[in-house]
Amino acid sequence: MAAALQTLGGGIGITLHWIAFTPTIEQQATEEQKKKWLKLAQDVAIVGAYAQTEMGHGTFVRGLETTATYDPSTQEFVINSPTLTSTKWWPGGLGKTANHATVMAQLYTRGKCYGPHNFMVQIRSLENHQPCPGVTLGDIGPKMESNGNDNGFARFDHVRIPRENMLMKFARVEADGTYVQPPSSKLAYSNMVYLRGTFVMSAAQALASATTIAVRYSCVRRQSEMKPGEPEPQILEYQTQQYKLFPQLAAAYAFWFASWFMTQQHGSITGSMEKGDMSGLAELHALSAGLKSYTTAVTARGIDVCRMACGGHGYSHASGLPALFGGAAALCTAEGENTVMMLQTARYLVKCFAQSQAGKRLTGTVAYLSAVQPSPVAGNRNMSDLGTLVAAFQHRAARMVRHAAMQMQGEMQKGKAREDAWNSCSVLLIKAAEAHVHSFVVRNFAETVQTVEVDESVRAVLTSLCQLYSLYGITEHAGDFLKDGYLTGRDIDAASSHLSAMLARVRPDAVALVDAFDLHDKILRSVLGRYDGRVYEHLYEWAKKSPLNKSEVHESYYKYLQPFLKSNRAKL
Ligand SMILES: CC/C=C\C/C=C\C/C=C\C/C=C\C=C\C(=O)SCCNC(=O)CCNC(=O)[C@H](O)C(C)(C)COP(=O)(O)OP(=O)(O)OC[C@H]1O[C@@H](n2cnc3c(N)ncnc32)[C@H](O)[C@@H]1OP(=O)(O)O
Ligand SMILES: Cc1cc2nc3c(=O)[nH]c(=O)nc-3n(C[C@H](O)[C@H](O)[C@H](O)COP(=O)(O)OP(=O)(O)OC[C@H]3O[C@@H](n4cnc5c(N)ncnc54)[C@H](O)[C@@H]3O)c2cc1C
Repeated sequence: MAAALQTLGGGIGITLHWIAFTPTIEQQATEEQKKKWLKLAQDVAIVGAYAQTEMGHGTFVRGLETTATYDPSTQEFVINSPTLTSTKWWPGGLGKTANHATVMAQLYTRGKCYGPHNFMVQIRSLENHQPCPGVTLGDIGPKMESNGNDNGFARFDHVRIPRENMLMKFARVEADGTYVQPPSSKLAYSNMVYLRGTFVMSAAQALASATTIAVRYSCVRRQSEMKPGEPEPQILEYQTQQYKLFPQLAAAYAFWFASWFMTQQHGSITGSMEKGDMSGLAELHALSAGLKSYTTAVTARGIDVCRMACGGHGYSHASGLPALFGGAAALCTAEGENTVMMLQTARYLVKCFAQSQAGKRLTGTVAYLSAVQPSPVAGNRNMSDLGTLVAAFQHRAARMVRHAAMQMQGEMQKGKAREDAWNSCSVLLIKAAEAHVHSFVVRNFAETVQTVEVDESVRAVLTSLCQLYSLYGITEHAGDFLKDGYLTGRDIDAASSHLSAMLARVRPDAVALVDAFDLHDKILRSVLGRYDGRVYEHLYEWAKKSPLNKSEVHESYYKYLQPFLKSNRAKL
């Protein structure tokens, strides 16, 4: 059923029912409330949207304007959209599909505001799908991509819901209007942490799709002359084509492994939180925010590199690459705009750095911040050794975190307020956080290829891919590694040479590495990436199905071109 709805396309958006609405019930409803709604959601007996973002606020959740005011006389919450900008705007499925929504609203009881909380609101009749009384719904109009999804708007005109419709696993409002605090005010945000974690896998899968399409096509496409008189070579034989595609292929594997770690961490930390141990929440938030931001940004850029590497046919929707790019671009904005998310990671790093300065031993993904030597140890390094490469990335990140934090401390010592010092150092902070996440991805990639249960021939290929990913990162960000002399110019030259060698080493396995993603043609939806490689025949068939080809002479000729040509000829 869900698959059928999924393929319905135009106007039916059930993705958010699965990835946001249902998980919100799982994570924020009491056991009693789960009995009422969870099975209905899992069986798609109701269809839901996750309605948090408003026309005026998406990033700043504490600034949301929708209100949920408790009325003890009727034991109901009154949901209201007080302003135009409080209109819920963007939620997937909200426009035409969903008949329920979890609505994030400012909770008021006994005249006091307790901040954003989630409420279950029925928005359409289960009989005729008409909007419920007091609810105004609609689609927000065409977007860059994903136009099969009805991202919608919703307004609430004093809509009354039972007290029990507040999702009360963490915070509660008693019948008399007493507010009961949650263990942490940020638990209301827990589903966003979960969803950001899933975006890491979405990014990996998107980059895997794009590299599958581009690598396969680069084996079919022959172009130009590498040597006079010789047959046109596969374009994948050009080193520049390998330099475009193989770092993206390596990143797809790196992000795939990072998403494994993210999933494991989310499960372990939320398991501890179920037992009341909140100690891991800050690290989980910082890691999910940073990984979401980093992987989606690299993926969007990487998909466009793959698109360009396919020449003109890459620009055609037949390639599947423009749609992939549009989807990946959405991942950079949705579920926490990338800059804002990376700043959240930076906030955590600055805090950890201060703790390390005060003598605390750091653990988890920031442990390296206390272990890395501040003074660079220059020297001839073995730039093909994974341990050396991981250490270089950790040194770079530690140096940049220290630099940004010290810069901020300096600004405050000059008398700047903390918030002003933060803002004036935020570009440094973003770069430091990106370096931190990059070092995590490299370390996790290296640890995975060294421990994953595969036969040694596969481990050798994965190790080459990890070296390629790391060497590409060092050469692309050489200045960061040279700045304090930790790496020398000779090290960077060695890294470039090893990178060229890795491109040649990965070439024979490139098709096998993309086939290993096991992405069916029905998922790839790409003429260029077809498993059977019959690109040209299917490109022609695809073009013939273009709506413009329904008639030999298009109606626009008679309407516009013919009179225009006639009048021009008459003037000759
Ligand atoms: C190829 C792809 C194919 C297809 C894809 C195509 C289309 C689909 C694409 C996307 C659609 C799918 C889903 C989209 C869903 C959505 O977008 S849902 C809405 C998402 N919205 C957000 O994410 C909002 C982002 N904003 C926030 O999270 C917060 O406002 C904030 C920016 C974090 C700021 O919060 P706040 O002001 O309250 O906090 P701070 O003052 O900054 O920090 C205070 C302390 O709180 C800690 N904190 C913050 N958030 C969390 C959290 N979630 N968990 C735990 N702790 C948190 C923060 O670290 C501070 O701690 P301290 O330093 O110790 O004080
Ligand atoms: C395809 C798609 C699907 C979506 N689905 C849903 C959904 O199902 N449910 C839902 O509730 N929402 C959904 N959203 C909305 C999405 O969550 C928001 O658009 C997103 O959180 C960004 O918020 P914003 O639009 O307010 O951006 P803004 O924050 O207005 O971003 C504009 C600029 O301001 C900058 N900025 C903002 N705050 C800061 C800061 N503190 N420091 C530095 N710079 C800052 C940003 O970096 C950015 O450059 C969806 C959006 C898209 C594109």
